Amino acid sequence: EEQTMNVYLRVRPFSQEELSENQDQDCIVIETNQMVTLTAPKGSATMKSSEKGVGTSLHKFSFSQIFGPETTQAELFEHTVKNQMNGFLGGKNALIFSYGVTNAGKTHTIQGTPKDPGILPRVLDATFQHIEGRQYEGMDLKPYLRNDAQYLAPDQVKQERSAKATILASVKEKCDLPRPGGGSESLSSLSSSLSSSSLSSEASDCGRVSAEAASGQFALWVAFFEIYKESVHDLLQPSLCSKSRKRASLRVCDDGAGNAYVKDLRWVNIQNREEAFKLLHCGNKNRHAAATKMNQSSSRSHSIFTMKLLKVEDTEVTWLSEFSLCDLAGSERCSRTKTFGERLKEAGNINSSLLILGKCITALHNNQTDRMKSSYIPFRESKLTKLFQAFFCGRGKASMIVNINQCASTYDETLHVMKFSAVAKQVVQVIPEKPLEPLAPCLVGHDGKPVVRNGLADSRALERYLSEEELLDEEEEADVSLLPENELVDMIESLRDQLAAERKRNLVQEIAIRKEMGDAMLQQLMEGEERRSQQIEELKETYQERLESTFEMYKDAIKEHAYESALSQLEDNYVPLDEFLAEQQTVEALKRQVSELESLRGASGGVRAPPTVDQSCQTQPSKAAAEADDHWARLSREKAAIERLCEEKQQLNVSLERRLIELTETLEKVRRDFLDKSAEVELLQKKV
Ligand SMILES: Nc1ncnc2c1ncn2[C@@H]1O[C@H](COP(=O)(O)OP(=O)(O)OP(=O)(O)O)[C@@H](O)[C@H]1O
Repeated sequence: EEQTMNVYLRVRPFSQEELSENQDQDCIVIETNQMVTLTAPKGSATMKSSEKGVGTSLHKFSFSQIFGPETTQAELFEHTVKNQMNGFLGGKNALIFSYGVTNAGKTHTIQGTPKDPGILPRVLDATFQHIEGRQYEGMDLKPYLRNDAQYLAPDQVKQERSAKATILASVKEKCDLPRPGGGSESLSSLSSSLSSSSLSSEASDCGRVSAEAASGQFALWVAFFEIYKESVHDLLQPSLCSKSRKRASLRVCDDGAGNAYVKDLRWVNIQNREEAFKLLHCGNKNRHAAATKMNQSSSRSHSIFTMKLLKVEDTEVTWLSEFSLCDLAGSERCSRTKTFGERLKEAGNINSSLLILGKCITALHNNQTDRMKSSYIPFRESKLTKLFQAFFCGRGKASMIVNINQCASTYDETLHVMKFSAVAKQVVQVIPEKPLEPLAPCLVGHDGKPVVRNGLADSRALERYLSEEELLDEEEEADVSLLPENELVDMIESLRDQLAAERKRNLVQEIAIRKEMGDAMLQQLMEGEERRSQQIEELKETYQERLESTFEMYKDAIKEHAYESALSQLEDNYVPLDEFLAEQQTVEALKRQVSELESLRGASGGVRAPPTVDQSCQTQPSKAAAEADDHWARLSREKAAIERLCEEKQQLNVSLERRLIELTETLEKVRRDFLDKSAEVELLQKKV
């Protein structure tokens, strides 16, 4: 079965408010049930661009089917989902996702209201209608990984029951079961017609399915989760409503066969409509509670409700089908939401996962139009596309419902949505006629070991597709707990060896690094030491110089002092030079006279006493002798005075010399003190 992806357009009616705001400007005109024309309103960016000659203000788009504002929920269900519903009840996988800007009617389409139920409650209702009376009541067969089923041990069943009871008990409000809306058709009558038509269509498609459908039992399990800022959160956790607890983020893992699944997601077995709607209500409540707690609108996350139907025959699961309904976040761009900070990040995340969805669809389309080309499809770049990948790769049928409003103010965004859907519409889906091997579930025991595949024990196949390499290939996303025990042991051993080798390598590296660091530190220390001793030397030199200059200063001061005191003493005893020379000549003359007289006395025999006054007055020669005696006496007096002067000078000299010695000693003492001090300084510097 090869066909393009079904892309439906639903145009929602104007609200009273929008009409009063003059939003109705005939922007969207439904030409036929497959063709729509968009005309850019005045003031829109598209119109401005077209006025500048860039692009056009008129766009035409075709869809698988277009549903106008008057379309009822029942009509939409009838013409969009019914086919896939048949497939789901017959063992095929199906995905329906709604796409559009905020306030375009996505949630209304998927969930609707209790009075006017959307696709999801209708699918649930139709499913129960179909399996009524054939429900497998034991809860011991549960979906496992993406496409497999698992036997549960009695204590595991007990846990499942109590978990379910807790969730259901958390929904205190009475849930209004969806009732038929404006259409004349009731949900029950619709689903009964659907199930009979599904059976008849299956019968016409494939007799085997019909025969299978008639016998056996069904177990229905559901999960409800959301993707917000690339984090997956379970919406069926009763604790979510409590304000204090932080929401756990779940991992999207690979089951080893290329199928992504949400690890640790809660799957709840439901037995009737009431339980189903209670779960839906609980999930919605959790979604709103989380959104309020984070101060954001729930339309900022992608919510996914998934049902898994297990066909049970003689306690064996013969097939398993999946039906996912995804209410995507609003596709508006940052420029429109004008968000900043956290909001900008949030908007970026929403847009990035939608952008990746767009890229995947474009790449798929490109690869299909040009078979020679094989461009990379970035399914694994976002959690949303990872989970959707299986549907685009032939493991189920995907349909998109594009929701738009007709408001002139959101025209540019609406045009963007339409362009995206135009590409999506061209994507060809190849659904193999026979279910692919992974669609036939592999039944594993509660210990995770495969028990039955297509009725045969097939442990090798499981081991093969869960091989270590494949799991490790998925980087951190692989779920190692899926490996068989012996492989786990081997893996642990090899990891242990790797760890030991790694540790060894790390140790060697650490030693090398430590050595390198030690050398560098030593080098630094040595350089520092060198710098310090250089500084000390310089300091020493400076002190030495200062000391010497102080010493010189003292010496000069002392010299000056000595000179000054000598000068003052000299001044005291100053005799002018002329006087001194005259005096000296006199002394010389007198000395000469003395020696003449002495020679005279020697000649007159013996030593004579100095002449008396009487004797001098006796004769002329004696008068001369008396004069000579006077002269002699005067000379002797002068001589004595000179000798005294000389003696005084001598004493002055001695005292000066003594003073000099004293000063020298003082200087020596000062020098010694200085040396002591500098030694102390040096010691202190060394200590420093
Ligand atoms: N087909 C419809 N008929 C009548 N009312 C509709 C229809 N579609 C949407 N509405 C109304 O329009 C409003 C916005 O719809 P809805 O909440 O479904 O938008 P949305 O695209 O899911 O927005 P968000 O992305 O914010 O969740 C709601 O009040 C809803 O009841």
